[in-house]
Amino acid sequence: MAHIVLDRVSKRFPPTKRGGDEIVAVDDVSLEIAQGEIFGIIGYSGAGKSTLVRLINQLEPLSAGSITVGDVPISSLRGRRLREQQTRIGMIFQRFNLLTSRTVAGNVAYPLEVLGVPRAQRRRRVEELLAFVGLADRAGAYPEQLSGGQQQRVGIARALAAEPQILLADEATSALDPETTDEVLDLLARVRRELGVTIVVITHEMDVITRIADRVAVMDAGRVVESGVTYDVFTRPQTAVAKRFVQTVVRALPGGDDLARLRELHPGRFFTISFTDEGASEARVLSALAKAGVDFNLVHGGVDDIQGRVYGLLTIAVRGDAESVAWALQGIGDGVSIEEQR
Ligand SMILES: Nc1ncnc2c1ncn2[C@@H]1O[C@H](COP(=O)(O)OP(=O)(O)OP(=O)(O)O)[C@@H](O)[C@H]1O
Repeated sequence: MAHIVLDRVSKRFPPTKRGGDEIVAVDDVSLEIAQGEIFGIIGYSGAGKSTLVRLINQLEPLSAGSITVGDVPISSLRGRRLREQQTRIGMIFQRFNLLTSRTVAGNVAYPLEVLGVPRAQRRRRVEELLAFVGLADRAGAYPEQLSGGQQQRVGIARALAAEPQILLADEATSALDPETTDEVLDLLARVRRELGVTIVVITHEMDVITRIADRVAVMDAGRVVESGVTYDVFTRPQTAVAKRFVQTVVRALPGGDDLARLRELHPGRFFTISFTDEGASEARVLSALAKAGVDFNLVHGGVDDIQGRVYGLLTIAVRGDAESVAWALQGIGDGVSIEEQR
């Protein structure tokens, strides 16, 4: 079931200098994000990701189109009704944005104070939230006394305070080291699993997407140029932009200098064999080649994990006459795609 629907959404900003051009930050974007899904948005700096997310919670008004959350046409609400709906959307940020003068508990309580939740109820809820994010023992600490990962967990507790149905995460792990990134991603996965919250993640970290996003949209110059199940987009990217992103996490084909260096080391013809988990396995590919009796070396690539599924991209150097090479490649069987690197 669709939870967030963007229908032909655009956002234009007035020119930043006199006589300049209007800035089209988001350009005619339509997207449907399902209930309880973790949806990733990727794109280069300036592609419009942050603006798109700020449109979902209406921190910015749209220039065109409409956005519906659940059955609420949020983009046509104003005033009190809009603010009410905005409390149903939590947000977390790269720099955590905690109030430094308030304790951990005070930060988490803040949105509840704004909503006028009575003190006793507030206290219970804060306790519950801090237990959920694993910080029950740090209620009285100040943000600066916490690690980055702990601060982001406070950010998540605060974002969840008003029991939102949606959580927007804008580069939420980009300021964290790999270990604390893991912690925060595990927590986000739990937020979805245990609370059923729909999560929209924007990030330039591709491994964040391959680990937690069910689906992903690729933005370029304000437009969504590609979207789909994360595994599909990462194993079969269609656009140049998506291909470049994918190469940062999925073992890229050897290019340029790398390829020349490999050729010096390994005589023979180079072939790249790619496969998904439905098609083949590394073991099957390598044992088929070995069985065919050709002389080959695995020179590049390997197997990657995307959303817990396997994707293989193996480049081999093969020596032998044309016929035996063709025979060996044929012997690998179905479910792989083979491309010669010339
Ligand atoms: N308030 C604003 N006024 C004018 N232009 C803006 C405003 N906010 C964003 N823009 C412009 O809109 C475009 C998209 O910006 P946005 O921040 O959404 O991109 P992004 O993909 O999130 O990039 P980053 O990863 O750097 O945050 C950029 O050209 C940016 O300069």
